[in-house]
Amino acid sequence: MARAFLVVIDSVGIGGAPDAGTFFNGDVPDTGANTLGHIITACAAGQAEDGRSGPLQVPHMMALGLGAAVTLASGQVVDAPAPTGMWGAATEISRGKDTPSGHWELAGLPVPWEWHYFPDETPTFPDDVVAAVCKAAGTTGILGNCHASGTTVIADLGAEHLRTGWPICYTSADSVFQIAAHEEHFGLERLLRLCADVAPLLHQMKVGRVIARPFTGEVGHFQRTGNRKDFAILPPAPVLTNRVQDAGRAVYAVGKIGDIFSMQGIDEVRKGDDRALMRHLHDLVCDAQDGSLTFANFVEFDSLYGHRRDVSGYARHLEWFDVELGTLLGQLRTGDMLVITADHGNDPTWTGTDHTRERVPVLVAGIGAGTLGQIGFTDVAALVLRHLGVAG
Ligand SMILES: O=P(O)(O)O[C@H]1O[C@H](CO)[C@@H](O)[C@H]1O
Ligand SMILES: [Mn+2]
Ligand SMILES: [Mn+2]
Repeated sequence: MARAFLVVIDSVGIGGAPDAGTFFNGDVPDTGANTLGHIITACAAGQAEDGRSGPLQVPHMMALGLGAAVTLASGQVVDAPAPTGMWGAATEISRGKDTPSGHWELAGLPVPWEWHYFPDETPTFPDDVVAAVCKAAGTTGILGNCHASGTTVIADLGAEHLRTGWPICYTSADSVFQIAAHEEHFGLERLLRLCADVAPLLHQMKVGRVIARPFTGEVGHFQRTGNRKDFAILPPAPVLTNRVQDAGRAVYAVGKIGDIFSMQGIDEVRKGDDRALMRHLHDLVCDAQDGSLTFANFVEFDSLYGHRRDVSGYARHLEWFDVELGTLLGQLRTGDMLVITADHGNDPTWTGTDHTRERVPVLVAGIGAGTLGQIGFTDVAALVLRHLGVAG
């Protein structure tokens, strides 16, 4: 029985989004941003030599049609062999260039609302949100109340947090409300309960996620722990995972897919860093049930290299992924389909530190060679459902 593996390489855009001019990094529109195209150019020019060298080597993705997809999406000519997979370039219609928007739309559900973003001013949160946090936390105030990087904000405010017991609340360019607190002094369970308590109010405002950001350690040496927990708004309609599960099939989530879909339609979650996730994916290619869907997200392209505008690091991660992909492709069974796609761009050569609005590649192994052409994100869900023989 057919199985499907849907793999999102987070932020690996290929340029050319028709509405890129309406998305910004600071004051600069995203017009012309091209995550993969610009990495290819930088590598060929010898400008991505940290821990790697020379032209970008991703032969397995190129064989599936990645070069052709870049050209189709953005016009950038890429030297690549004739594709042996199905390939295309997908355009997003949701009005956010964020992870939930991209994944929901890939799963068949364009986001039907505008997310709420907090203004980049201090204080950034409205009084009713602050009051709700204080009430739920049992404190007389909050710290932060600003846009911040999570590691910086705990270094700056962690000592005051220990002294006052007040939670540190901050946001970013994403539609998020994040609460950092010390695992021992404030209490991990208390932080998780606080996030769960205030999440309904934030979700009502169309803030996509409330995120618990626990940390530990002494003043000057604070460290975030692995106990981060996302309280995400529920998808407002059934998505790919629901449809597959409702058809009696197993649905495996690898990485942050469980958080992104608030566990809707998901049977089993496997987590870890990208290397651990790749081991999970290898295991699932070997063991996933007949008729199942495995939905994976590899986040480190985005979190470690895109936001940090680290071109060499991004290229290294692409090259690592491509080597692993070669092994995965060799392990696929007859009847398996493996799709590689992305959720938005995060061009490491671009200004700022935020995502970039781009088209994304859709590369498919296991169903022959040819072009899908210019498609929409929701066509990815349709492709998977069709392969599994599940009604959309
Ligand atoms: O700086 P930290 O806390 O890692 O926050 C990052 O993590 C958030 C959620 O992934 C993003 O919105 C970004 O702000
Ligand atoms: Mn993402
Ligand atoms: Mn990101």
